[in-house]
Amino acid sequence: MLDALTAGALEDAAQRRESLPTARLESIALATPQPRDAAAILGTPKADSDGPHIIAEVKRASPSKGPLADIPEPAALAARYEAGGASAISVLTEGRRFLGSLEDLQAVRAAVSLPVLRKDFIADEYQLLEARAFGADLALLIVASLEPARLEQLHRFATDLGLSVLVEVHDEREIDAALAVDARILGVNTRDLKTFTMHPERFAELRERIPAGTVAVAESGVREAADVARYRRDGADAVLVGEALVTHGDPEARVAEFGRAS
Ligand SMILES: O=C(O)c1ccccc1NCC(=O)[C@H](O)[C@H](O)COP(=O)(O)O
Repeated sequence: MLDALTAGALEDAAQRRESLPTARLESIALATPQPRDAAAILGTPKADSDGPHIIAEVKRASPSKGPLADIPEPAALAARYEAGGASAISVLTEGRRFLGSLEDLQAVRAAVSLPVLRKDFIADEYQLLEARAFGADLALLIVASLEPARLEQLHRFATDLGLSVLVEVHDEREIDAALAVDARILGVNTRDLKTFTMHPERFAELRERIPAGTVAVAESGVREAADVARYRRDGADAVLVGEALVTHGDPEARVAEFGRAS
């Protein structure tokens, strides 16, 4: 699944490159305002509660669940997340299975003052330039989809562009790979990408391997505030939530509730 998603994302990026060549994209990227320091924001405890930072996701559909929510105006949803106290917004820009786009990212960027994550299957410098050009502060790199040398190159390229990087892992070996590139933000995705089953206990099992000073993010599988509280007690600095927010009638209140869970 991960290989197919990454191959599709690379094909789509290659197609976009035909109308927007790398040199032109690079000049747009470098003319974009300096990204926010997401690691500093997510690594600082919240002043108003003991709950974790919430990274609230704009997610229309997924391979595991199919369609989730229409979201005709991602900017309006992101603004409601911000009003509810989210600390960052994640925008799924993959088009084939998640029905997202770079236009969603751009619209969200214009609507909120929070750090914005480009969540996609990134395996190429061009996609990182796109992230910067369309207003992301933060980009996702998934260790399972990248050889160690490639992870290192892309992590450095992103950092040199001024982007923060959420380095996503699933197991001990991938944590070692993430630490080898000096990841400042490390996300444990508790969704098994082969079977789509959830393993929330994986966060606690892996948390002790994440050093102090590195932001620990628990990703996926939140349904209720109790799930957020569990990740928080297990040591999450931030929790990334998609489905439970986009399928809720009042995403603002839901973010506020999750942000207090401890
Ligand atoms: O969500 C999926 O089905 C999925 C399948 C394959 C690769 C990635 C996938 N999701 C991306 C994510 O990491 C989640 O959108 C994110 O962690 C939020 O998860 P959730 O709160 O469970 O919607």
